[in-house]
Amino acid sequence: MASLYGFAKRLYLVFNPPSPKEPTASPLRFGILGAARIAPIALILPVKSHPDAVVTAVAARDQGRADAFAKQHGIPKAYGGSGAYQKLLDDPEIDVVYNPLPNGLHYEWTMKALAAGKHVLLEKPSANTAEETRKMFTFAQEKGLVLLEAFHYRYHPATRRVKAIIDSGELGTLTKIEVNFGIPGFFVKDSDIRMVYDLGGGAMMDMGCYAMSISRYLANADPTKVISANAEVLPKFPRVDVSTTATLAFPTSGGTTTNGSADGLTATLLTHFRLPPLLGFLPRWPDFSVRVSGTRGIVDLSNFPAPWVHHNITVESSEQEGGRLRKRTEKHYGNLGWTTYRYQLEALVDKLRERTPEHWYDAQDSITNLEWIEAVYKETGLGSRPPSTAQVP
Ligand SMILES: NC(=O)C1=CN([C@@H]2O[C@H](COP(=O)(O)OP(=O)(O)OC[C@H]3O[C@@H](n4cnc5c(N)ncnc54)[C@H](OP(=O)(O)O)[C@@H]3O)[C@@H](O)[C@H]2O)C=CC1
Ligand SMILES: O=C1OC[C@@H](O)[C@H](O)[C@H]1O
Repeated sequence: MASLYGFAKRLYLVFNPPSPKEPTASPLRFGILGAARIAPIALILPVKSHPDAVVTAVAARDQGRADAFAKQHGIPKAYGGSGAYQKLLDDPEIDVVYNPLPNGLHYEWTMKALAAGKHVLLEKPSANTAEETRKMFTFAQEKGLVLLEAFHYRYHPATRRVKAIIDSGELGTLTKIEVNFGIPGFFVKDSDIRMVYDLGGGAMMDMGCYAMSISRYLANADPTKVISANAEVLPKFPRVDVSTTATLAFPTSGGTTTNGSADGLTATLLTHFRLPPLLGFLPRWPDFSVRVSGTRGIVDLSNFPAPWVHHNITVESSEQEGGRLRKRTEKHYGNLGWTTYRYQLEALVDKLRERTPEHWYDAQDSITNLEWIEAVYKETGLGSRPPSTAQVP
C-alpha cells in the first residue's frame, strides 16, 4: 500500500512539477528543434522545476504544428516552416539547443547549432556514425561550447547505486553482463523514424545505444571484440533491424583482455522493437533489464532507462549464509518526482554554469559508444547507418 502511494506521488510530481522557489533572474534559455514526442518528458517537464532554465522556443517544419506544440506546453516562441530550425538557431535569445531530431539528422543540426554559438543537448544515439560524433565534439571544443549526448539513465541514483555496488568489489570479478531492451510491437509503427534507414533507424541504434552504453559503464571498460551479432529484418525494411542480439568481449576487472574466451567478461545485448506476443496472443510487457554477474554475486536492475517509474535493485551473493543464499533488494528513487531527465538537466545546467556536476561523461564516451554500435552492425552484415550528406560548417 505504501509503495503504491509512493508510486502515485512520484508520478504525480513528474507530471506536475513544483515551480522553483527561487528562480534566477537570467535563466538558461532552451530552444527545441522539432515538435518531437520525447521533448515534453525529456526537457519541458524537467525545466519546470529547475530554477535556472526555461524553454523559450520550439521550431517545427510546419507552422501549425509549431504553434500547437508551443501553446500546449506554454512555450513563448514558435518557429514554423522550411527555415524554422535555422531561425531558432539564429535567435539570440536561445542559449542551449535541444536536438531530438531523427538520428540521421543529429549531426547536421548539431553542427549548425554549434556554428550558431549554441550549447547542445543531443538525443541518443549521437549520430549515424562515430566519425560524425567525433567531428561534433571536436567542433564543440573548438567553439568552447558544451555538447552532451542525452544518456539520461546514467544520472539517476538507481544506476549510480548499481555502479557503486559493482565498484565496491562485492560481486567479485565480473564475468557476465546481460542487457535486455525490448518493447512490444505497437510502439514502433512502420511509419516511425526508427524504421527508416537513412534517418538512422534500427533497434541497435535506438535501443542498442543504451545497452552498449550501460554495459561499457558497468564494465568500467570498452569492448575488445564483437563475438557475435545477429539482426532480424522484415522484408519491407531490409536494412533496418527490428531486433539485434550481440555478444561482446570485455577486459575482465583484473584488466586482462579476454578476446572472447569463455572465462572472461562478456556482455550480451538483446534489443527488440517488436517483442512477439506471449503464447502468440498475450501482449508483452517492455523488458528493460540489466544483470551483472561476478565470481561472488549478481546484481539486477529492472527498468534501467526509467527507474523513476519503478525499479528493483536485487543483489544476490553466491556465498551461503545459514544454508541460504544472501539476497537483498534496494530502491533508490532520489529526489521526489525527479526523473532521469531531471537529473540530466541538473548536471547540464551545472556544467553550463561552471559548477561540477555530480556525474558527467566525456566526448570519448559518446564516440566509443558509436564505434561499437557500428562494429555490431558490421558483424550483422547490415553495415553502418549512412553518414549525413548535408553541407555543414
Ligand atoms: N532520451 C529518451 O528517452 C528518448 C530519446 N529519443 C530520441 O529522440 C529522437 C526523436 O525521437 P521521437 O521523439 O520518438 O521522434 P518523433 O518522430 O516524435 O520526433 C522527431 C522530430 O523530428 C522532426 N523531423 C525532422 N525531419 C524529419 C524527417 N525527415 N522525418 C521525421 N521527422 C523529422 C519532426 O519535427 P517537426 O515537428 O519539425 O516536423 C519530429 O518532431 C531520436 O533520436 C530518439 O532516439 C526518443 C525517445 C526516448
Ligand atoms: O527510452 C527509449 O525507449 C523507447 C525507445 O524507442 C526510445 O527511442 C528510447 O530512447
